[in-house]
Amino acid sequence: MALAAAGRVLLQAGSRLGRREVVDGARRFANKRVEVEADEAAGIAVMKLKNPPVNSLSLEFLTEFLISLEKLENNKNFRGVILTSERPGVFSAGLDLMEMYGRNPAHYAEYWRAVQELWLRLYLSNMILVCAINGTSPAGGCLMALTCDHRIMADNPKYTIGLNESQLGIVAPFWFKDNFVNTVGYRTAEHALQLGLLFPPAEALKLGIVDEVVPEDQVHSKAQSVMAQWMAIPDHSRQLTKNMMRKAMADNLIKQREADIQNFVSFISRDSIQKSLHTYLEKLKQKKG
Ligand SMILES: CCCCCCCCC/C=C/C(=O)SCCNC(=O)CCNC(=O)[C@H](O)C(C)(C)COP(=O)(O)OP(=O)(O)OC[C@H]1O[C@@H](n2cnc3c(N)ncnc32)[C@H](O)[C@@H]1OP(=O)(O)O
Repeated sequence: MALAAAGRVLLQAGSRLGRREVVDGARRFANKRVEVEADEAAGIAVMKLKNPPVNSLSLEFLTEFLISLEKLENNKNFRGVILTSERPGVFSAGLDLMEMYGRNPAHYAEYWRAVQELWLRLYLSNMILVCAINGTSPAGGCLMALTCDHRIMADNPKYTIGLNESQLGIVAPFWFKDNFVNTVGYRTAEHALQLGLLFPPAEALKLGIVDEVVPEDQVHSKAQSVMAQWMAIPDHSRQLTKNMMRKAMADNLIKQREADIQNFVSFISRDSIQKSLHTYLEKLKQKKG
C-alpha cells in the first residue's frame, strides 16, 4: 500500500517534470537520465544509468529511474533487469551530495523518501536483478548494487565499491547497514562501515560484496549469461524464495519509514553535518585542481 502510494507520487512528479519517453521501436525507451534497452521477447531489459558526470542519485534521477522500473515491473513479459552505467568508469557516485547540502527540511524529506523508495522497489523487485558494475560505486551506488540478486564487477583496480559514508562525516542508515550485513556478515560490515572502506574488485570479491569479477570487456556478456542461468528457474519459486529472504528486512523500514525520514532530516540539517559535507565537497573540488 505504502509503496503503491509513493509510486503514484513519483509518477505524478514525473509528469510534472514533463518527461516524455521516446519510444524507438518496441525495444528502447529513454528519458534524460536512464536509458532502457528492453527486449520484450527475451523478457530482459538493460537499464543504463545516465546522469553525467558521475551518475549521482539526484532527485530527478531517482524519479526517472523509478518510473522506468515501474514500467518494466508492470509488463509481465519482463522477468529480468541488468543494471549498469552508460558511462564506464563510474557506476554511480551514490547519493547526490547537492541534495543533502544547503537545502531546506522539506527538500531533505522529499529526497529521503525517494531514496527509501529506490531501495524498497529494487530490494523487493519480483524481477531478477543482475548488476553489471562497470565502474566505481561508493555509498548509495554500492547500495543499489547490493539490492541486486547477482553482482558482477569489472576487474579494474581503479574501481572501488563499499559504503564510505563515515569518511564523509555521515552515517549509513540502518537499512543500508542491514543490506550490507546480510551480504558480507556482521564482522566485516562492522569493520568496513566504521572505517568507511572502499574496496577494489579483488577484495570486494573476497568479502562477498560482489559475486564475480571479470575482465572489463566481459562485464556485459557475463551479465547476460548469468541472467540466462537465473531465468531458467521458475519465477514463482524464485520469487517466493526471494520474498522469504528479504521481506522482513524491507518491512522493518516500511514500518518506520516516517521516523526514518525525520531522523534523516534532523541529522542532515545539523550545522556540524553540513560543515562535514562542505569540507568533503571542497576536497572533491581540490582533487581536480
Ligand atoms: C542517523 C542516520 C541518518 C542518515 C544520515 C545520512 C545518510 C546519507 C547516506 C549517504 C549516501 C551517499 O551515497 S553519500 C555520497 C558518497 N559518494 C562519494 O563519496 C563519491 C564522491 N565522488 C567521488 O569520489 C568521485 O567523484 C568519483 C565518483 C570517484 C568520480 O571521480 P571523477 O574524477 O570521475 O569525477 P570528479 O571530478 O570527482 O566529479 C565530477 C563532478 O561531480 C561531482 N560529484 C562527485 N560525486 C558527487 C556526488 N555524490 N554528489 C554530487 N556531486 C558529486 C564533483 O564534485 C564534481 O563536480 P564539479 O567540480 O562541479 O565538476
